[in-house]
Order: sequence, then C-alpha cells, then structure tokens
Amino acid sequence: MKIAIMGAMVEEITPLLEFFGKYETIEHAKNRYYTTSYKGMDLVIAYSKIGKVNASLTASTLIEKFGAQKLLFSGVAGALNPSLKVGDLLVATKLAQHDLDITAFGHPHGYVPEGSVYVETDKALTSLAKKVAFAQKIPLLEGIIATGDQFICDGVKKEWIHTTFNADATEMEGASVAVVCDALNVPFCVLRAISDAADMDAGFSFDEFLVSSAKESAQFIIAMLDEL
Ligand SMILES: Nc1ncnc2c(CN3C[C@H](CCSCCOCCO)[C@@H](O)C3)c[nH]c12
Repeated sequence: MKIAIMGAMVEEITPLLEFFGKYETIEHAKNRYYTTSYKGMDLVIAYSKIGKVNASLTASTLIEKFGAQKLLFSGVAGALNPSLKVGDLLVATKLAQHDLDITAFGHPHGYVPEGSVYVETDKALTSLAKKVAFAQKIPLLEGIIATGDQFICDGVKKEWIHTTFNADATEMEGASVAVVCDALNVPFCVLRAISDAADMDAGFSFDEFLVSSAKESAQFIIAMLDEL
C-alpha cells in the first residue's frame, strides 16, 4: 500500500521527516518528494507550498506520478467555530472553496457547473481518525473546512465564511486536494490542528503556534498510520 502524506508548508511535514529519520528525496516540478517505508507501507511525503494551485499540483503528482493509493493531509488551520481553540484537532467531513464565486449567474458560493459546493472525505479514514482519537483520549472534532487563497485575519470575512459554508475551520489547500483525490478516486482525509482564530490576531497567533500545532497534527497522522 502506498500512502501519501501531504502538507502545505515545510513546518507541516518537518515533524514527519524527523520521525521517519531516513528517506529518499526526489525533485519534481519545483517540489521535493520524500519517500520512505513504515511498517510495510510505502510512504511519499511532500509539502506543496501555500495555496490551492500549489496543493492541486502536489496532490496530482503524489497520485499520478508516485502512485499514492490513499492521501492524508496534515497541517494547521484557522478556527471559525468558536468552540475550537489553538491546538484542537479537526478532521474534515467535507470541504468547500470559499473564494470560488460565479454567483453573478445565480450559482451558490463555491459552485461551478459539473462540480459541487462540497467534496466529502473518505468515511473509512475519518472513522479511523475518530478511533485513534478515542484510543488516545484526544478530543477530535469532525467538521467542515472552507478553503480559499487567502489568509483570513478579520472578523467580518471570518463570519461570512463560517455562516456561508457552515464551516468549522478555514485554510488554503484542503478543498483543492479534495477535488483532485475525488476526481482520481483516491481515498483521502484532511486533518488540521488549530493555529489561530482567523481574526485580527490571527497573524500573531499563527506565528506563535504554527510549529506546535503542525507537530500535533503530524503526530496524529503517524498514530493513524499505525492503525492503517
Ligand atoms: N487564518 C487562516 N487563514 C487561512 N489559512 C490558514 C491556516 C492554514 N495554512 C497556513 C498557511 C497560511 C499562512 S501564510 C503564512 C506565511 O508565512 C510565511 C513567512 O512569511 C497556508 O498554507 C494555510 C492557518 N490559519 C489560517
């Protein structure tokens, strides 16, 4: 079984590379792909760089070039749900693009013809995440993620995304990974640890908690590998 583990920023995969210790590095399309093996599984690890376009390229490459049969995304996110605090873990049940907008033609936010507002994650992977959380007595929220090519750092935009998509968290890559995995029929999950509240203090909070929250998400992903 070949499993891809993907992040957007180097900080989101560094904890993984440190855990696995030794790996091969393959350069491709201005990206680096790290291959290793773990408990009989072939792993390919990469960070895409920030944003939906970068994430789409990396997710596609992980599947089409490296043959990933499942894809796990690990990273951080901004909280939209007021009950989510820095360090809390969220596993996505479905994801939408909050900045995809052809509402001028009567379509809902996040929708384009032949598409859908939401893409659902793999139910088996989501329930595996819940099982791991239960076993480790870690609170894990199952929720909706709204993705867009913007770092959200003001209350008005935060509330608009929260309300429009009933979203629990926001980030900049998950929904594009979802579209790619759905189109290529690869089971995927998106796991995020909260780094900020997507409000006016988000930049400072993100800077302070990126590394610790990224590590939390990565450690949870490793715990999921042990149960895969
Ligand atoms: N509130 C928020 N709004 C949108 N996304 C997020 C995310 C999730 N990731 C972090 C990173 C955005 C941060 S850019 C930082 C650049 O620093 C580079 C140093 O200059 C991008 O990959 C999405 C955490 N909080 C968010």
